[in-house]
Amino acid sequence: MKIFTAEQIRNWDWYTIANEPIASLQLMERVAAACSNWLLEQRYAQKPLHIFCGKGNNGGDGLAIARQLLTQDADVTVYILETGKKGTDDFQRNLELLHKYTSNIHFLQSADFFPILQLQDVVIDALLGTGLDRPLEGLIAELVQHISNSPATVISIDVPTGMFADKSCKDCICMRADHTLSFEVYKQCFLYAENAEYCGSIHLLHIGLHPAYYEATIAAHQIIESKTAQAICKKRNAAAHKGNFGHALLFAGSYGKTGAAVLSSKACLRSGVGLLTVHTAKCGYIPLQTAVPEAMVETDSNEQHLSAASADLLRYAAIGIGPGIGLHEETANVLMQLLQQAHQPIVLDADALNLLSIKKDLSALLHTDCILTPHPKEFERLFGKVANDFERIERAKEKAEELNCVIVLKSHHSFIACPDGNAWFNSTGNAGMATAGSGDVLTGILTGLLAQGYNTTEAAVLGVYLHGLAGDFAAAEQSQEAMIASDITAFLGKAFLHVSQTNV
Ligand SMILES: NC(=O)C1=CN([C@@H]2O[C@H](COP(=O)(O)OP(=O)(O)OC[C@H]3O[C@@H](n4cnc5c(N)ncnc54)[C@H](O)[C@@H]3O)[C@@H](O)[C@H]2O)[C@@H](O)CC1
Ligand SMILES: Nc1ncnc2c1ncn2[C@@H]1O[C@H](COP(=O)(O)OP(=O)(O)O)[C@@H](O)[C@H]1O
Ligand SMILES: [K+]
Repeated sequence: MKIFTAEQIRNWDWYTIANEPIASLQLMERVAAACSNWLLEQRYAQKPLHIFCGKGNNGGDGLAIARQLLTQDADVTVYILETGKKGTDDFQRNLELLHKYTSNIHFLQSADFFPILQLQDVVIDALLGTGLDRPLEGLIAELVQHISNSPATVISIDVPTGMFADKSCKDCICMRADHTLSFEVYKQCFLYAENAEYCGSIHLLHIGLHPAYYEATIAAHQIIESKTAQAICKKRNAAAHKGNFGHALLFAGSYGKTGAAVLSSKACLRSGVGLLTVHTAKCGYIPLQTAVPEAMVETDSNEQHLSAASADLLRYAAIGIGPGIGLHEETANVLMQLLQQAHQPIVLDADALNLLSIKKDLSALLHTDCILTPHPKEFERLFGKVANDFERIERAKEKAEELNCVIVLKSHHSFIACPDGNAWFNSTGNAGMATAGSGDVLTGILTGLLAQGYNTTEAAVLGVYLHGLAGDFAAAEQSQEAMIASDITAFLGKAFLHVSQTNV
């Protein structure tokens, strides 16, 4: 699914108004109906509703919702933040209409008139939407804080008031919503970890915007959905043999971190690879052979860390390096040799990325078939500090282009930046995956997919989606608290079944 900017969404409204055609007021009525239906279905309309409106079209939505729910006998109180200015045409028209249904409309001119909100109350936040053009201050900022600090359930219309659709609102005042009802497509602001506590659960409601605009409009970012992954996932030939699914090589583990090698190896095997060889420190031989009998193990000459690259790299279809390898100088040489000699796709994770950030000149050896999978801290070590999540995404896109490789920025909604400018946010995954070793599992999956012939973009998009989906299945079974990284691998099978359903 495409992610649109606030400007693109505005243009989509206008395109629909001109080409459906439909009057702007009628489109607002449709928006309000989608929200009212959701509130009725979720039984929020049975509770005392406090609808806070600004004087723009977001406020117009709020007024129309108020009127529609009054016809359903809801208990509705409307508050309009008085700015002294006239509202938009659609706001004014909806206010005239609302006066025919209720007199329970209050104009807020100072904080003295803010209502006391209780636990059972439901607030509809229709103060400001995508028209936000500056950070909140003054009375509106006070009102947003008053509502956010109350025990009431807060449901924001389109965006939580104070949140910019396309830029950071870090350190600004913003409504803390329990739910955000938005329309048709995700806005970029919903996908950043720094905004997650303000958005609550996001619900995309269908309001019948014109499909031709969606088709014709180029979006800078997309969201990976089930059908995106389904389109990539290849069906297995019934007569296939293991030679068809590639031979992967993982450089993983060192003394005290053989577990990372075990986690990435198991995930690599569960991703469908034909053969797997793990190159690890000598001390890892017995634990690996015992824990992962399906893998072949090639031991390094050093007891505790990696000191030499594999003798014959040509045998392998794809290589993964990083989980638990440590930062020894000799291990840095292994990474250098590998980048110099290997022409097959390579996944670089964890300490391979940390070594890359220590020895910056190694970056010149990266090539189009490399995938880098930093978490935000590794990203900062590699590419420097950023002020907020929006800046990090922009830096990731710049670096993917500059280094000519795929960057998977791991986070709440992991972000994939490709050298050709394509970029995706992931839609799967949960906070239960914030547990040691989850990243090692992803390295194994990506290496396994590359070995099977998926290109770097396909492997990143499919692998990140499957990893998150397996994490979601694991959390459903085990709880977010109790799940551990190996549970993600255990549920990879269920994730594959889900993704390949339409391919069978
Ligand atoms: N026909 C349409 O145009 C539709 C509009 N829709 C709704 O309209 C919204 C956008 O409406 P608008 O463009 O009128 O924008 P808003 O309703 O977000 O309000 C914009 C107004 O707020 C002022 N403002 C901006 N930042 C402020 C701040 N920090 N403090 C105080 N005032 C501030 C602006 O100067 C402007 O007057 C969407 O979010 C959506 O909810 C939907 O109903 C879909 C259809
Ligand atoms: N809150 C979250 N929501 C979704 N995914 C998450 C969340 N926290 C972590 N993850 C995922 O879990 C993985 C963690 O990777 P990483 O930080 O490298 O872990 P480790 O170093 O322990 O292996 C990433 O793929 C990340 O996207
Ligand atoms: K709002």
